[in-house]
Amino acid sequence: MAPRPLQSVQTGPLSGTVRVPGDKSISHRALMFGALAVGETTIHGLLTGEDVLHTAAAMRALGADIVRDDQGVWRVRGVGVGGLVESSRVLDMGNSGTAARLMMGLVSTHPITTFFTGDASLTKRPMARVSTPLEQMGASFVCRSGGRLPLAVIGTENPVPITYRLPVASAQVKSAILLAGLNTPGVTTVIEAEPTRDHSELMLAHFGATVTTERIEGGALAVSITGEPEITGKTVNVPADPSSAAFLAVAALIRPGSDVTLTDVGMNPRRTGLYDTLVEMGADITFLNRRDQAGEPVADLRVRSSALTGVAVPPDRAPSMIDEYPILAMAAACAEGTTTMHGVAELRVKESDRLAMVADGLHACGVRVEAGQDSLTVHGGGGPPGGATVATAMDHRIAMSFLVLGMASARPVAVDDSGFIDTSFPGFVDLMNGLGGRISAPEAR
Ligand SMILES: O=C(O)C1=C[C@@H](OP(=O)(O)O)[C@@H](O)[C@H](O)C1
Ligand SMILES: C=C(OP(=O)(O)O)C(=O)O
Repeated sequence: MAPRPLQSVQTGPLSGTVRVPGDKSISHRALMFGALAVGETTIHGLLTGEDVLHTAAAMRALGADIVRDDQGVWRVRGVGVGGLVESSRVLDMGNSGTAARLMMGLVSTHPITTFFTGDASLTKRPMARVSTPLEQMGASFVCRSGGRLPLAVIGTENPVPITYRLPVASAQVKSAILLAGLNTPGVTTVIEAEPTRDHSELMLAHFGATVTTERIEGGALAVSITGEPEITGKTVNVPADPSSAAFLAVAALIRPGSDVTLTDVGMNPRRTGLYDTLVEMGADITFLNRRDQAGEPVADLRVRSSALTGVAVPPDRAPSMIDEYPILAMAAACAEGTTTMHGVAELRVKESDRLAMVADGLHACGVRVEAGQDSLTVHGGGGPPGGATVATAMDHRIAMSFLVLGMASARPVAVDDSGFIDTSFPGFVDLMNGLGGRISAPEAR
């Protein structure tokens, strides 16, 4: 597809009340678990971003019946745990690491062979972190060099449960193993030194599986699933995605006079590290109407423009805000003083090398920045000069982050391609412009 450049120019105050689209992590899982349940699952507020649509297509190819009704409600008729059928097609997971890795887990303990591929970004990302534990459970893999896509998963008929200690903090790897454990007799356990997002655990329990989390020696968590349960179709209400809300929240903070309310935002504590960090920086965010929605906490966030000050973000916060470092870096560029982020090496293996892309883009916009192997330092003060076209490398979060920076920069900030925003946040530009943003095609000005 042809690249879609966009540019963002400095705006006045932002104001209004909006609901950003549904949570991406929860949407993937609702489709996958619905596809494995007996009976009908009804999903309200599913994210219709391209990443999630790839999961829907793949689950259909493996036997589930998935439709979207006229009201936008998704209905899934599942095959039952163990009931996936072999696909005659290669499953294309597009740009989505979550879709690829969780599905690799699912099919690995079914006696079927499944071929996976993805786009030019996904085929660069490491998959051995998933295939290594799944091999221990009995599956085999034929991968491209470096354990990358395209790859084939030869599922096992006789899976064995494992206890596996995660070498990297990753909810995708944890979930892939738990999903493999779903069709494995006995108890499969994942040990994580740092707590990562627990949407799989919460939703599997909601569907009727037995999932336990126990604190063990050294403070690590042991997450266990008892295999071969019968899970039954349920209703899932998907909260608004805190990772998408982050772009609007930071935009409101950095534009003087802004007052924006974001409704229904998921507030699972394993996802809210960015909001904790912004509050430490001096952000005026009020968490209103805190409530529970189908096992997930949600709140409405009122965000008012604030003078921000740089902070040191501790490394143990990284799993709870792993996708939010690019937008935090933009907030840091608009803050007074220096913000340091440590323990962020995982950013190098996302849709792009996010440490490099953020550092290069900020540098091009006249902001002082240093990227280390595992760290990022942004020097704020004086407001970002802007005036650059930033490369986005097929990465939705890099594109959205720099469009937000442009809203507060002295000169416009352009991005070379905004097309990948649709993977996670369809409607981003219209929502932002509806609040008072000025994002448009460069030639339109
Ligand atoms: O489990 C998930 O839904 C996700 C986990 C994270 O990836 P890692 O597990 O690779 O950290 C995150 O970056 C991704 O956007 C979604
Ligand atoms: C890293 C991300 O997603 P995924 O790993 O699913 O591609 C993201 O959305 O920022």
